[in-house]
Amino acid sequence: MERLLVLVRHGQSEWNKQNLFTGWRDPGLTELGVEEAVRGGRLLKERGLSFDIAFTSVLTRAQKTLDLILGEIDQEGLETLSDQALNERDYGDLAGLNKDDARAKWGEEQVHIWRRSYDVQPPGGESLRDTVARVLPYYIREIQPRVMRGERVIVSAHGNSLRALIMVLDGYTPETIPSLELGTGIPMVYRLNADTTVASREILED
Ligand SMILES: O=C(O)[C@@H](CO)OP(=O)(O)O
Repeated sequence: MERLLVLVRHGQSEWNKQNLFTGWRDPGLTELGVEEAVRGGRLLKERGLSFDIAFTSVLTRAQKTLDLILGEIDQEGLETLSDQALNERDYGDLAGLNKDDARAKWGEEQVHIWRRSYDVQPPGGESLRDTVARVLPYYIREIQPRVMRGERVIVSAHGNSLRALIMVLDGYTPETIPSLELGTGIPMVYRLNADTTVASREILED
């Protein structure tokens, strides 16, 4: 039985382009972000991949990316479940600040710790550990059972909510997860074993 799970980070957003901490704020895609999503869809189409259900967050950039992908693979209107469990990590008081301004104010190292450490919370926001604590139960409850039943699943979400999920799927540790960076609009194709572990992972790039 095919146990297919495709993960994709949204295309470039207006705030990615402007180098702003985004978190739960809701900017749209840039022109490049639209192109990235379309390219991601084309790569899926070239592999002949199609889906039975889609999951996304409640944020526009992930939903729009999904719509563009579904358009490319001729699956507009596919059943889609949107849940804030898949939202980006909440950046708290940093949301809306420029990342270079933050480095000037708090120092390179502190900002890196806020952005990439496992368990340090940015002021008023979530650590990656907090993000894992909401993404993982949702995955186990809503997504994984469908994959196990043979439904082909695509998830369009965010840099850090997907890092949280991939940490668990691929066995990253608090020490190794800081080095994981996800490209925008690049589909990651997972196939799972019957015991829910990862059988294979392929990153689709031009
Ligand atoms: O601003 C954000 O919400 C995220 C994703 O773009 O940024 P970072 O890569 O710094 O975690």
